[in-house]
Amino acid sequence: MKNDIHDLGLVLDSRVRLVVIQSWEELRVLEAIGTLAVKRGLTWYTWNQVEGLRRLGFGSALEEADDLTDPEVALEHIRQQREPALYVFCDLHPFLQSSRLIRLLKMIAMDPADAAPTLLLVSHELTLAPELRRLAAHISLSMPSDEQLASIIRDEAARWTERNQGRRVRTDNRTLQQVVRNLRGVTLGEARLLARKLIVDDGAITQEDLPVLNRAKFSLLDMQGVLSFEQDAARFADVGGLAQFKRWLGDRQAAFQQPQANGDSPKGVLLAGVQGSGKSLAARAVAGLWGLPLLRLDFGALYNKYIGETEKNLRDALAMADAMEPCVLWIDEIEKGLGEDSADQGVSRRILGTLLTWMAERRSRVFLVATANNVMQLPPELIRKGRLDELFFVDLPDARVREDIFRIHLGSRELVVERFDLPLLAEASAGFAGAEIEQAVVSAVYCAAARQEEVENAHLLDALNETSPLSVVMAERIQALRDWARDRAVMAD
Ligand SMILES: Nc1ncnc2c1ncn2[C@@H]1O[C@H](COP(=O)(O)OP(=O)(O)OP(=O)(O)O)[C@@H](O)[C@H]1O
Repeated sequence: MKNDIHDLGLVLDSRVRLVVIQSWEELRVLEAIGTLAVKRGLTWYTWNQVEGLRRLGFGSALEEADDLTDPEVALEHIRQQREPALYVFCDLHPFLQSSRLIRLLKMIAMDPADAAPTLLLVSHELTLAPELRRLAAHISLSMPSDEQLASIIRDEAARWTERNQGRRVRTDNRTLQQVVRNLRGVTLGEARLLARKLIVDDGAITQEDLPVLNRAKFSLLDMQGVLSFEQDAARFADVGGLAQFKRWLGDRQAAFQQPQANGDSPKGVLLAGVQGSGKSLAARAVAGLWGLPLLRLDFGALYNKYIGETEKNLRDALAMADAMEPCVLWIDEIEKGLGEDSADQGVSRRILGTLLTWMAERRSRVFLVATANNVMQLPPELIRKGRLDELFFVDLPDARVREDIFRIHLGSRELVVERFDLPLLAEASAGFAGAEIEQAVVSAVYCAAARQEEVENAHLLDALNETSPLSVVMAERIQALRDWARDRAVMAD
C-alpha cells in the first residue's frame, strides 16, 4: 500500500486503540512511527522483553518498582495511564497465548476515554486471538528503503554535477551510509530536499554534514517550524472533482514555466471552502502537476512566542521561498493568521502588509496556494482582484465526484474497484466530504481485515452509516459559505 503512513495517521485519528503492524523491518517501522509521533506531538514508548518499557523509543527504561519486562505488568501499567501516548510493542507475539494478556489488550482496546493510550504491536508475524480481531486495525508500513534513499542521493549528486560543468560530488562510502541511516523515517520527498541541502553548499558530502543533516531533519519534524518541505506532492489523479481548477492550472502551466518577457507569470490562487473537501490535497497536487517542490508556511507557528518576532519570521520564510524558486508555497488555513478575530489585531495587520508587499513586488517564480476554511474572516485586501489570480470555491462533492473519490481511495488500497457498486456508495455518502469518504474506506478496510473478510460494499455502507458528516452538523455554516462565494469566487468543480 502506498498510503500506509498516512493511513496510520487516520487510524490514530479514528481512536482505534490497538494497531497491528506486520513487518520484518522493525527499525524502519519504529523510525516511521517516531516521525509520526513527533509530527503529532505525541509521547511514544517502546517495549520489548529484554529492555522493558522505554520512553521516546531509545530513552532509558522507566523507573518503576515492577518488572516492566514482563508484558502483563507493562500492559497493566499502561492501562492505568491517562495520556494519549503511543506504546509500541516489539515482538509481543510469543506471549499472545496468555488469556490474561489477551484480556489486558482487550481492556486497553476498548477504553472509551479520549485521553487513553494506543498500542501498536510490531512483529514479523502476528495472529490475534478472535476476541481481539474486531478491535484492531492492521496496517502495513512501507517506507523508503535504504536503496531508495541511496538512489535519491545519487540522483541529487548527478543533478549537481550537471549544473557544475561536470564537477563530481566529493564523498566517501562510510559517510554515505551514515547519511542513509540518518534519513530513515523521512519520506522520499523530504529525503530529496535534505540531500540537496547537503550537496549544494560545497559539492561534497562529508562527516561535517552529519550534524547539519540531523539539525535539518529535526527542523523538518519540528512542530514549531514556520516553513517546512512537504512530503511528496500529490498527483492530480489522486484528487476527485475540482475539474475547473485542474483546467485553469493546465492552461497556465506553460506561462509559469516560461515566464513572459514582461515578467508576468501566474502568481497564485486562494482555495476556499468546506472542511475536508480536498483543498490541502489540491495544493499538494499543484506541486505534483507542475513538478515543483512544495513548501508549507504555517501561520500558526509564525505567532509562536518561542520563536521570536512574528513579522521577521514571515519575511525570512518568504525569502527562503524566493531562494527555492521555482516552487509552490502553500499557506494552509490562511485565515488563522490574517482573520479578523485572530489574536492580535496589530500583528495580524502588519503580517498582512508584509505578505501583500511580497506578493506585489516579488519577481521570483513562487506560486502561492492559500487555503482557507473560513473565508469570511479574510481581510478584503487579500482577496481583491489582482492580488491573486483567482479565488476558487471548493464545495462538497456531488454524486459523480463522490464516485471518483471512492474509486481513488479504494484503488490506492489495492482493492478491485469493479467489485464495488460505486453509484450505490455515492448515494449513501450524500453530504460527505472527501476526507469523510476516505475515513469510511479506511475503517471498512480494517473492519474487514479484523473479520478476515474481503472488503465488500456492506463494510463501506456500515462505515458510512456510523458517520454523521460535518455537512449535517454544520449545515448553516456551509450554506453561509456558499452564499458568500456565489458572487466572489469561481467554482472549483
Ligand atoms: N476531492 C478529493 N479527492 C480525493 N481525496 C480527497 C478529496 N477530498 C478529500 N480527500 C481526502 O481527504 C484527505 C483530507 O482532505 P484535505 O486535508 O485535502 O481537505 P481540506 O479541504 O484541506 O480540509 P481541511 O480544511 O480540514 O484541512 C485528503 O488527504 C484526501 O485523502
